[in-house]
Amino acid sequence: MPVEETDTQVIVTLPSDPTTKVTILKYGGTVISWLNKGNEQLWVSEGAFLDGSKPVRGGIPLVFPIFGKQKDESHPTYPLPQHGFVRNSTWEFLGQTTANPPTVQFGLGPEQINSDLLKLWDNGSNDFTLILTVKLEAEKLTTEIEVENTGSKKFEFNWLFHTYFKIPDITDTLINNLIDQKCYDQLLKEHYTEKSPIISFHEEFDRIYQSIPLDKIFQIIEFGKVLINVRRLNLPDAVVWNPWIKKSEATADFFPKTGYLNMVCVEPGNVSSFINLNAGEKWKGGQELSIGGEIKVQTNIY
Ligand SMILES: O=P(O)(O)OC[C@H]1O[C@H](O)[C@H](O)[C@@H](O)[C@@H]1O
Repeated sequence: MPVEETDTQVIVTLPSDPTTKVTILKYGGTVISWLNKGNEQLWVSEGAFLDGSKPVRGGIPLVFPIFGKQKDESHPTYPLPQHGFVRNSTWEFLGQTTANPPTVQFGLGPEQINSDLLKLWDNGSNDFTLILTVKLEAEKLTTEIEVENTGSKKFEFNWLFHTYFKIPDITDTLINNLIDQKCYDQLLKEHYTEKSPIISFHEEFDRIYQSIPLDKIFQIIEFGKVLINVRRLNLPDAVVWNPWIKKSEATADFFPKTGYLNMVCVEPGNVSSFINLNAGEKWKGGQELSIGGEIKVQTNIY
């Protein structure tokens, strides 16, 4: 069966290879597993709650309509919890749209969101439909989101795919093609231009790279081997995050505490500015994750 639905999740299997599959939890519309030829590509904490009591710590949580916590008290997203309300709402499975490559869709609207949470965004006055599309191919997973403003007034929002990749060892991991990109360092609380030709990790890392040309593909590399390529579709920003030792210890659902060694988040999004959506308008964004291939150096310097 290429698409299998249970009460809580949907499992999509590649018809040509039963060891390639993706599992999506209806709660949060969260992709919680991507097996490529039997190898897991996403990191999920062993302490993650998968019962709908808390956003999933790992996989691909969805962030809308605010990334992080809004600091501007006058903005309609100010009262919302960190990362908004769709990662902790239960999405509706809409079915399969194409058989090959297998593609499934999930939908979310105000009626599926806890009313106390919804009220925190402009008194619940925004009407919207979100459609999440998940497409599985050999060596490739694509997740796309469409946001439609079905109400009668405009609203502003952020979107982000908070993708947790599973890696053998963060201390051997590099990410390329971010040189010369503007970033906001969430730890230093400073804006600067990234000057590392390749990013490496030796402490907590939390940077929002901003307005990066869409033709830049980030590669997660280990010992000269490309593990994953991250391509963005209409998403100008990317957050790169690793909590390292202290933050992992302080995060209750992060387990094992040494798990930071085996994960890195590379999160395509539109978070350094808001997307403005007028009544009746639609917006789309996505990420395309693919495995392996050659190292591509996309810099202006070398
Ligand atoms: O703990 P969460 O709300 O899931 O957030 C986890 C992380 O998300 C993003 O990567 C942010 O840049 C981090 O600052 C934050 O710690």
